[in-house]
Amino acid sequence: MYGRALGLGQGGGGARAPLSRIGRTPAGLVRPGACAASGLVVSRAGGCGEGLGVKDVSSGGKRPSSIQRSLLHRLRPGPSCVFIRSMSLRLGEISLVEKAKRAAAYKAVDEHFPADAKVVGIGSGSTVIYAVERIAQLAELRGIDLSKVTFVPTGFQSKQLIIGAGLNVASIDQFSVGDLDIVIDGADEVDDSLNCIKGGGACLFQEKLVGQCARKFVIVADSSKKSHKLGSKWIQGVPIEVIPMAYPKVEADLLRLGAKQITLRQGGKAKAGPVVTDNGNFILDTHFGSIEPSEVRNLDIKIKLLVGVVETGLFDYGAVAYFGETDGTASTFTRPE
Ligand SMILES: O=C(CO)[C@H](O)[C@H](O)COP(=O)(O)O
Repeated sequence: MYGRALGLGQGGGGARAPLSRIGRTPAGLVRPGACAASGLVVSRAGGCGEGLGVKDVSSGGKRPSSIQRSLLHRLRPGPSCVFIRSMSLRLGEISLVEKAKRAAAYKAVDEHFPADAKVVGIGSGSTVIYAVERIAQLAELRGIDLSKVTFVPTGFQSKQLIIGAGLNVASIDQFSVGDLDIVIDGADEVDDSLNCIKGGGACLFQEKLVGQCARKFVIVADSSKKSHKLGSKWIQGVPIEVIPMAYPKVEADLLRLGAKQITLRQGGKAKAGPVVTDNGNFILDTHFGSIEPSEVRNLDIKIKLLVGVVETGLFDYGAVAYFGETDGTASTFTRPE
C-alpha cells in the first residue's frame, strides 16, 4: 500500500499576488522596497480589487512619456495579468538615486547607440529601464529608424521592457558571438578594471550569454556601485546560478574554494522557498571577501568548473562604464588596456 501524501500549504500569504511573478517589470518592480525607475512605482499597498491609482509626478505632473504610457498599458489588469490586481500603482517622484541611474543610462545611450544599429542587447534591472526609455526617444532625437533595429532581452523583465517600449524583440538563440552591435546592462558592483558583479536580479546567465554575443558591453549604474575590489560593497555575495539538484554539492565545493558565506537565495515574502531563475535554476549568493581585480577571472574559471554550476555573476569584459551621480551628471570609465 502506498502511504497517503500530505499537501502542505505554503507560508507567506497564499492569496496574495507573489511579487516575484512580476519580478523586474518595466514598471521597475525590482526588489520589494526598491525605488522604481521611470517614475513608476508599484506598491503592495492596495488590496485585491483595488484600482490602479496612477499619477505622474516624475516630470512635474506632466503627461507620462510614451514609454511610460505603453508600460502602464501593459500593466493594466486583464486576464493575463490578474496577479497585479492586488497591488496599487502610482507614478512616484523620481528619487536622487533614480536620477543618477537615469543620468548614466541616458549618457551611455547617447554616446554608444550606433546610428546604424541592427541588433542591440538589453540587460536587466532598474537602470536599463532608463536606457530603453532613452532608446525610444532616439527616433525623434536623432532620426534613427528603430523599426530597423532588433532588441535581444536578457530575461523576462527585459523582454517585457522591450515589448512595452514598442521595439522589435528577438531571442538570443537567433544570434552568436559578435552578432550584437552592443549590449547595455546594469551591474551590482564594478571595480577599477571594469570587472563587475551582476545577478542581483537573478538574470546573470542570460546577461552573460547576451553580453558575450555583443561586440561592446556597456555598463550603466549609479556611482554607489563603484569600488576598488569586487565584494567590498556588494557583500551579499557573487550570485552563482546552479542546477537545483546540485546545490548542496556546489555549496560544499564553494566552501573549499574559500567562500566565506553562502546563501541559497530565497523568494522572501514574494515566494516560499528559493528564487527560481528564468532558466529554472537556483542562485547561491556566495561571499568570497574582497576580490583582487587580477583574481576575478581565475575565480570565475574555478567556479565554472564545478559540476552543477550554470554561470557566475563575475563579468570581466565590460568595455565602458557610466556612473550616474545624484546631481544628474554621469562619468565614464573605459576598460584599462
Ligand atoms: O545583474 C542584474 C540583474 O541580474 C542587474 O543588472 C543588476 O542587479 C543591477 O540592477 P539595478 O540596475 O537594478 O541596480
